[in-house]
Amino acid sequence: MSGSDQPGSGGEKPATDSYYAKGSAELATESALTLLKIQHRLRLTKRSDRLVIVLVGLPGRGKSFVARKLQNFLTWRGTECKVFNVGKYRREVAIGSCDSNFFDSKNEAAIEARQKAASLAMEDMLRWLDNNEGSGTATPSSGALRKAKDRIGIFDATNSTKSRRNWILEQCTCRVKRAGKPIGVVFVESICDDKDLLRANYLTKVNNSPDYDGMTSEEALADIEERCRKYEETYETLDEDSQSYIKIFNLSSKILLNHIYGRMAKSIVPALMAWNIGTRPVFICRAGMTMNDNERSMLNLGMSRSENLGEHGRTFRDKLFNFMKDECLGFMSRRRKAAFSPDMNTGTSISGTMNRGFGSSSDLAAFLKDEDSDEETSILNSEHVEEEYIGCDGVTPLPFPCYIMSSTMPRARQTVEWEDLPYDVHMLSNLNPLDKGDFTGRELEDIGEEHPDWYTQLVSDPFYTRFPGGECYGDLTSRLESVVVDIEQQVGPVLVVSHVSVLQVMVAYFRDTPVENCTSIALPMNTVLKFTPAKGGSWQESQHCLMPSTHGSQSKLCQLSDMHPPDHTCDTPMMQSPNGHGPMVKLEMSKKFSNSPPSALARGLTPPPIWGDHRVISVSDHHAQSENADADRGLSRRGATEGRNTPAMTCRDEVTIRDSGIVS
Ligand SMILES: Nc1ncnc2c1ncn2[C@@H]1O[C@H](COP(=O)(O)OP(=O)(O)OP(=O)(O)O)[C@@H](O)[C@H]1O
Ligand SMILES: O=P(O)(O)OC[C@H]1O[C@](O)(CO)[C@@H](O)[C@@H]1O
Repeated sequence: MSGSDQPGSGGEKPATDSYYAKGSAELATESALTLLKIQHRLRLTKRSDRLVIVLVGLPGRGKSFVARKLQNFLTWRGTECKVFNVGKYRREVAIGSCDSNFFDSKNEAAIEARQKAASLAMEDMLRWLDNNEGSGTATPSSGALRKAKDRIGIFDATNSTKSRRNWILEQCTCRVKRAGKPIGVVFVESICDDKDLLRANYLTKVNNSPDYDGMTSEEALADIEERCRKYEETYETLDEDSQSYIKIFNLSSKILLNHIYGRMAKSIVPALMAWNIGTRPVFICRAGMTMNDNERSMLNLGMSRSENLGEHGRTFRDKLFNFMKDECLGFMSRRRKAAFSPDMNTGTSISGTMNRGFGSSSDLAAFLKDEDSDEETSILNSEHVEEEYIGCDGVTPLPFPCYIMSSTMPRARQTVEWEDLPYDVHMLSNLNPLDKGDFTGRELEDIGEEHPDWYTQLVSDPFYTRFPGGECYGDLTSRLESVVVDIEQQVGPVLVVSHVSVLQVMVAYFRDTPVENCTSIALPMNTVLKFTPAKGGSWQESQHCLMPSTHGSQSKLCQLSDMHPPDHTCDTPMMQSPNGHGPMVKLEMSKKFSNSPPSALARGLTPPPIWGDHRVISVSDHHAQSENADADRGLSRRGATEGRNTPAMTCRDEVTIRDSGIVS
């Protein structure tokens, strides 16, 4: 190309016909103006591994809900995150009652107490942010993959005036006091003006907050409404152009971002947009068993990733269909009844909420698949309502509504291939099994013999040890982030079919347990885990065993963090959980491994590994016993309350693992 042919060289004018397809081909230039803009953005994205998220909003606007969801999400993603709730400090410093008078802007003594509470919370938060103790550090043994973690403090109070927010900025970013300890500050304001929603929120608060202990519901409601009026007198919304803020209006119907460029700040936006306060079940299960699972286990063969479902797997697929149908139709029916019957506390129903920011009655009727919403009584009275959900071909009726996600592995996809029903299955490689790189298809015990050093590292740090040329568990959180956000966003039932390693990481999210410990989470085959949202933002869990395992030992339900299951349910060696709870379960080693020359195992690296999709290792009686014992201790069995007090699970049995109530 000659000089004069170069775009922008002043020669012949470049062809303009492709301008709208490709844009200008002229090389980008920087003027003083663009430099200024870039520099400004640079200032806003200053590298800092410390961030403070400051909640802003009147009482009952979901600030603590958002704080908890953020903490769960950010901790799961590998950040250290802690909520500092000023209300908790206020209850400690306030002398006497904290009724609505305490929040009067003319009450000097109370103002002082409120500021003291905020200062104490701020001091604790800064101390925690500055302290590196407990934060992960680079260790040679973990192949330097484990790096120091980012820390995020969440400052949960109304923070309802500009002067309060300027004080927070001063405390966190003062050049003198905070020299060498940079912190980014992002404000997140929740705005809600829907009267019915607010009344429901206040009721939740009244029933759960210690502020209203000893008051009747009527007294408490009147008090919280009066508290809000007092706050409203001085409330100032976020509008300072120089600050970084996110404003959420009426449950994310609108989101406004200002100066959200920082690496951590911008990463919370999709999650903030996804969270909703509705309910819907999320089901997760492992792909059904493949053709050769039994034969392979006998012949000691590895597994190919592209195997199809075997007979046992197809039976599971059919049982899964029936289970999902019952669950999803039951859920839709309960939802419809709840929507049409007036709420006992707020007096609202679909008819009451129409045309007030929630869309029209026809929108809601369509959402609930009931075009004749006038016939509320017939719907309320009928046990079974014939539904019509249309498949992705646009014509075929589906028996139940469900948002289905599967990995791209044939066995996962086939687990939800139900008699040619055109369910729109979202196949995502994000849900594919942990990539074991050079070790794909090989048994851990063989690898342990051939690569004892790598194996030793895996045993000591199963979460961060990367398979050569492949992934480690830590990598899975990155590729699962968008999946988790997608699930959070759904307003109807969700089913995820994937594989043990991926589901272990996902379950850690729903359980809000340390993701680094997820490698010891048990995921029995042929079992569906169901997660349902609790009002406070956490998830309630139950497990549903749809059929027995073929491997002699029945899949038992067990407490994830503590147990190593008898079935092939984990992807890495089992180890004592770092927080110390739960016994290290001993497994009998396979013959081949126990005859091997001194290796990782002989050097004390017990117990021997179980590898998710690979050969089954037999389990000692000791293990089976301790598993039962712990299952009895750790689980609240619905069966037991119904008089079935047997520790062994039957198929299609149900166990509630955790009932997380409202935290406020
Ligand atoms: N974005 C939102 N907008 C409105 N309400 C929400 C939102 N998110 C959650 N909620 C609901 O708000 C209710 C009250 O939540 P929460 O206790 O978190 O409020 P709060 O703002 O922290 O109140 P307070 O300031 O009195 O402590 C909950 O029942 C929750 O379901
Ligand atoms: O000090 P501020 O900003 O008013 O916020 C603290 C208050 O926020 C609340 O969470 C809102 O009611 C109170 O429990 C707490 O005392």
